[in-house]
This record gives sequence, structure tokens and C-alpha cells, in this order.
Amino acid sequence: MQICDLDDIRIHYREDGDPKGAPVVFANSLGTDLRLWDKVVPLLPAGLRIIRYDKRGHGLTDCPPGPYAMGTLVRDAERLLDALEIRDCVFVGLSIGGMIAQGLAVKRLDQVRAMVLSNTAAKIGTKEMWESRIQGVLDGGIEALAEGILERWFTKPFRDTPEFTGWRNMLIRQPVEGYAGCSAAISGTDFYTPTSGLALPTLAIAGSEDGSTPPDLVRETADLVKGSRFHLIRGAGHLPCVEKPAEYAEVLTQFLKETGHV
Ligand SMILES: O=C(O)CCC(=O)CC(=O)O
Repeated sequence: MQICDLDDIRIHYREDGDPKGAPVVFANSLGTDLRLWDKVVPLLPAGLRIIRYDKRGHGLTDCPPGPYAMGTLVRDAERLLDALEIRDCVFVGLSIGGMIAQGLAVKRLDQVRAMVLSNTAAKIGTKEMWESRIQGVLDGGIEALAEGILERWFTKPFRDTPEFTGWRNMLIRQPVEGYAGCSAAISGTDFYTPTSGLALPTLAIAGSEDGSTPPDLVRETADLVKGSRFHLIRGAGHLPCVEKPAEYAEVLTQFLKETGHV
């Protein structure tokens, strides 16, 4: 198990591939851990240095008391990458992970050479929506809201598969404090202005059935970044890396070729 001690927080991460290869960093969504990428990583070309990590309050990373600020989540990623001596990575962020990608690119272009904004946006939801979600999980636990969340994450055919049970368990076993803490970070984030100033190779990915960050919202954010392109994965919800891993890996591999990473 790989743990990076940043003094005030210990971050769980995982490295695969070639330690000397071009770095690709994956950041997960709300309520998921680094297993989110299990089906995509083995499909990527050999020779990459692949890093995944659990953001604060998720997976095996520490769970300090919330609420968290987006600046703190970005700073965690920045410090992790510095500790691992990563420069010029392709940063792949899904949903809140994509918000972290935007914040990191604004702050540290030496770390982020290109980014993948997957199922994300410059601003997600409204303050009222997040306040009600935070109250809901603090009162009743994640399980109380799980069915609605999972309907946004996955299409009905996928929810009927045995594999779905594993993803449901991943969601409801995340620490409530961490889920609520990161929800507060999303609630307080509006990256329209900073993201509009970005110019770097960017691939935006959307799922046609995504109930959390619908395709139009993802496209709108992609359009803010000079040098972006958009790819729609049909028949997938909020987590196309789980529902359609082959297509996800193919489009990501193509982007890695375009950016000279492979
Ligand atoms: O997935 C995220 O990181 C946040 C967006 C969201 O609301 C996901 C969900 O529907 O639970």
C-alpha cells in the first residue's frame, strides 16, 4: 500500500506502469475511491507512469473533519504531485476530480501539461441542492440518498448487473464526513472565470445518460478552455470509465498520443 505523508494529511495513492514513463494522474469523483479506474488502467498503453489517489475523506486517505474547501483539495493534489516529483502530467479528473484538475491547471501549469475533464463542469449544481444533500447524509448516512445518486451514476441495464452491487457498496462505505466535506467544496466552487483563462490541450468526456453533469454542461465547460475537444460516450451515466471502459480507454489513449505522452 502506498501512502504519502503530507504532515497534516496522509494520502493513499497507487502507482502502476513504468516509474520512468510519462505521468498520467487520475482523480476520482464524489463517493468513489481509486478503484474507479480499475477497468481503464489495464487498457492503457504500456510505458506510462500511472498514479491514482484517494482525495481527502475518501478511500484509504485520512478523513479530517469537514467542511473542506476546493482550494484544500487542489492543494492536496499539488503537494502529492510535488512529493512524487511529477511534472508535465496529463491530469484526468472525473466530476469533483475534474474540478480539482481545473484548479490545479490554473495554479500549476508546470505540473499539468494537459487535462481530461470527465463528467465535470466549472460549476456543479446549486448551493441549495448541496446544502440539502449535505444535511441528508449527515442526518441519514449516504445510504439514505444512495438510490438517487446511483441512478445518476449508472444506466438501468448496468444497475441490473451483479457488478453494480460492488459500486453501490463503494458509495455507501465512504466516510459520511468525507462525503459531506467534499460536497461543501463542490458547493463553494465556481471556476467559470479562472477556467476561461486556461489554454492547454484538454479532452472533455461526457456520458449521454449522465444525471449529475449532463453532456451540455460538460460541453459548456470544455468550450471555456482554448485547445479543448469534446467526446460523448453513449449509453453511459456519470461514470463512463466503469460502464464503457473500452471506449473510455480508447479515447484517452488517442488523447495521450495527441499530447505526445505516448
Ligand atoms: O460526482 C461528483 O464528484 C459530484 C457530482 C455529483 O453530484 C454526483 C452525484 O450525482 O452524486
